Amino acid sequence: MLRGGERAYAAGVSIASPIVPDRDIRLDNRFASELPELGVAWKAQEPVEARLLAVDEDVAAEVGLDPAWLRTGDGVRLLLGVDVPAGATPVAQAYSGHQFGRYSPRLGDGRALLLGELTGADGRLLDLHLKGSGRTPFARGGDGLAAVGPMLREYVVSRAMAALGIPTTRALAVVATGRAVRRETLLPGAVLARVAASHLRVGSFQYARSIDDTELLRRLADHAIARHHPTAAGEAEPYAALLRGVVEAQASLIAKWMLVGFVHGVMNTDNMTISGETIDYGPCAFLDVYDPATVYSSIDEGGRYAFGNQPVVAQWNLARLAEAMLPLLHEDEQQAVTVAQDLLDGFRVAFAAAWSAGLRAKLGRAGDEQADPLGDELLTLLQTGRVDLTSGFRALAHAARGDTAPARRLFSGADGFEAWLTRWLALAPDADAMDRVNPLYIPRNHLVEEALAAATGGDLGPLHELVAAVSAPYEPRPGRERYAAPAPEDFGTYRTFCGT
Ligand SMILES: Nc1ncnc2c1ncn2[C@@H]1O[C@H](COP(=O)(O)OP(=O)(O)OP(=O)(O)O)[C@@H](O)[C@H]1O
Ligand SMILES: [Mg+2]
Repeated sequence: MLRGGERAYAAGVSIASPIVPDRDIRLDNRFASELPELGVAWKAQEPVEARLLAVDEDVAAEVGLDPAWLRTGDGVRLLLGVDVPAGATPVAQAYSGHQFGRYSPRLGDGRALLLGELTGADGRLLDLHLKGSGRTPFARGGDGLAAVGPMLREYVVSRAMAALGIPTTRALAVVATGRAVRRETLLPGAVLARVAASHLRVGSFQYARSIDDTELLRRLADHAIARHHPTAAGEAEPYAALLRGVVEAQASLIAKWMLVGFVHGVMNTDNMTISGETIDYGPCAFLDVYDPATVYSSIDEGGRYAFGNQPVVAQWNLARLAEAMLPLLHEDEQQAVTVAQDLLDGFRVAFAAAWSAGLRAKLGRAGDEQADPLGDELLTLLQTGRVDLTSGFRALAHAARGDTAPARRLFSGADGFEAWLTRWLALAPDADAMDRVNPLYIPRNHLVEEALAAATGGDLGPLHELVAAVSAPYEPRPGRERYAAPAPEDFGTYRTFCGT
């Protein structure tokens, strides 16, 4: 049962509206009770004047929350974390992290809270977590807040990722707080409510290791096994099996990112999950022109997190996880290192398999090894011809149906495309299958910026239009042509900022 009065903060809900009676919402505290060393009990900050900006009704349904109730005053107070069900124990989670290669022993939720765990439709526990809910003991110099624009960026991009079939933490809702947030200028503040398989990060293991408590490390690993890799529990070496599970989940995830041109932008070890879900949509963006050297984040000066580096960085991060887990892998450190090295080598193999399978499917030749050289050559053509990745694959499906004009136009700057096209068409690619895996609508950078700028100014129309387009990414819809088009020339070089 939720505490709190019948305050009606939600947009469109007046005080006089009938409020759906309190629900029996159950928030478990599995993390807080099993791993008390990794959480500090904390409370979310009261809003100045709350206004619900967006709710993902699919996510709400997945965790058994009634979207209509979430829009009521009591629902919004749950989404802000200011009223939680009796028995819930919100905590700020502790974690460490390598940020741009430099180790910070104590990061943690500086502006976030784990409210507790909900139960998903399939019986799995899912975290309900907030971002922007005020300073915590981990805030260091930060203000504990988040601005409307970046929280809505997470909302729209994570939603697009889910629609693309890419494992991701999910945005349940964004609530404006009525509080001004100082970044370069004053911006409206917001809280993001997020649902995820968990918020265990590589950095969580680094933290447990850094305080040199092997018993805690083991409890953390057991918690991770129970929630994410339950089959590991039955294996002879459960912790090695856990590490293998994480390596495989991340290899599959990064391949999926690469296949749609997603650039995460801040792949620090605190932004990599144990579940294999994408987390932290800070400076992320999507490629338009295909170029592995692409970097969008303004603070990534060395290009560490460039598009093409993502698999290497993922493996580097997993090596940090393996280091943290060494005491669990073998009592003899040298032997533990050998076990870890073996498992880490599995990344390359798993990534290559996931990537080739995905690229074959994108080429309309699922399962066909013969398509592999054509896939490699196509990447070169995309790059030399400066072709928009997303439009490129959709144009190829047209070509597979007999209309080669759009592909010829797009690849006009790529020497060798004609010969490539002839060879590929000779394999009789399946155009319909291509259209089921190659999205037409992605959250293109210029559209995201346009929607966030409008929302920051109070107009949510463009955001909802964009969400509608990217939520059904494969099916062409009349009237949505601009959502399928690359950025206009005058949009210029795109830069994203970490000042979230
Ligand atoms: N405004 C802020 N106030 C306090 N701490 C902050 C603030 N912004 C970021 N931090 C902290 O800095 C670290 C790195 O932030 P980062 O942007 O990677 O994560 P985040 O966006 O806050 O959250 P998440 O990774 O959960 O999506 C985290 O420990 C985060 O809590
Ligand atoms: Mg983060």
